[in-house]
Amino acid sequence: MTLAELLPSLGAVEPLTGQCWPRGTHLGPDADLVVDGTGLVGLAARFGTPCHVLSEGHARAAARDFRRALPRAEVLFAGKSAPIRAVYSWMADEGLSLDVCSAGEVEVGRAAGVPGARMVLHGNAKTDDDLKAAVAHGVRRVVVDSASELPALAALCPAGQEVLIRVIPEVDAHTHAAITTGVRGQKFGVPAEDLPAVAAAIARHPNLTLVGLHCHIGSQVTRVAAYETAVRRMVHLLPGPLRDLDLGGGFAAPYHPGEPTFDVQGFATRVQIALQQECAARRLPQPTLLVEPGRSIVANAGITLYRVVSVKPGFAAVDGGMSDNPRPSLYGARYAPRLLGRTTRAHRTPTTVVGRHCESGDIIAENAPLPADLHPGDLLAVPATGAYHTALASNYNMVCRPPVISVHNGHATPRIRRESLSDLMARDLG
Ligand SMILES: Cc1ncc(COP(=O)(O)O)c(C=O)c1O
Ligand SMILES: N[C@@H](CCCC[NH3+])C(=O)O
Repeated sequence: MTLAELLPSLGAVEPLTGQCWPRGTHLGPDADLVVDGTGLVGLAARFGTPCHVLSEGHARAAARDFRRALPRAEVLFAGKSAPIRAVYSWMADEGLSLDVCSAGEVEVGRAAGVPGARMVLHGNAKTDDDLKAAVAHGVRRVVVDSASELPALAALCPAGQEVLIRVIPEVDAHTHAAITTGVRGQKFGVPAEDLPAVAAAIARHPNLTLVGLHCHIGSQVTRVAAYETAVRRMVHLLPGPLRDLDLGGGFAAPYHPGEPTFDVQGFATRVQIALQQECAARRLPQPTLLVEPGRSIVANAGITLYRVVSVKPGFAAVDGGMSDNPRPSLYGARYAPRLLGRTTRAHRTPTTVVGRHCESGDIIAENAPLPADLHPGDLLAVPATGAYHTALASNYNMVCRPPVISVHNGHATPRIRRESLSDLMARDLG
């Protein structure tokens, strides 16, 4: 029996293992966890559950890791991963630009004080409203996903609008099919053979200027080698000297103890060497590298707090679920919850933590080793919920979405308030 397995039977607190929790998280008194200086048990009492907690310190440090590893590159925060004004402004503070893909994300960026000159607009179906919002805010670069969007873009954009072309690099990132984007047969980007025609079509619009190429191979990508292949292919596809080469994001985050964090430094080294070699071989000047990390910056900054509402053999049901975290039902993702706020001598038993929604796929964690005496009122903390949780949340079953509370150096600040029944009814016109 390992020490970790033995401790619960002694009534001791389980040690924290793995890299899923925000940096610096440590055990507090009475089986609490202290995140960025703040105890989670007190936060749950103060703000209620379910509740998303975000460590500002972790998010900022992870952003700095990218800046340090790639000092000559432009690092853009993938705004879709955490469309929260405070998060966008932390990222801007840390010197990151912003990748947006809707009028809504432009608006959050504008409210956070991010200038259009630091934004890139993406999307495979940009509406006129998206383009107008981007133009109104002076978004400097737009990534073209197909030639068919050029007339609308040229009609709405000002003279000198910079564009990049999103190309399919034909690199399989070996991630979930729903978030694989670098291969043929998915909806994003232009096949390599169509690139010359799209570049020629851009050249026919006098107010559009082609400044670079873009690719994005997928999300929750663990293999650095996939990016190295992508950069080599992309340099091969450059139609001539271009200013920008945007490799997208997708860098993996750990969701379970034992999963590694993405090797940002290793990525930077290998990709920069590949870029230099391929450009030298083609006698091209090296473009500026752009990267668009989202998940790898914010996923492990986040924790969701839930109360257990009911238990039955093998199951514990909590006061949230797929409305605040649809990732298990979308991608088969599974999380690693931890009991907070009390010690117990009960043995650990495989417990499936489920949500409150009317679907049997509403599962947060399958067979998680949790104390056998789990009961209503217990507090569970689920790590690695900082990316694509608030972004993907819904009001399924007319459930109010949870608040987002940031913590930093012992201070807790509400960033998104809890939704109310009147918020829910406000759009129902009877
Ligand atoms: C174009 C683009 N850039 C960046 C990202 C960010 O991905 P991630 O949050 O996995 O880093 C995405 C999402 O996959 C994307 O579609
Ligand atoms: N929503 C996905 C990531 C999508 C990446 C955006 N292109 C997830 O939660 O894993």
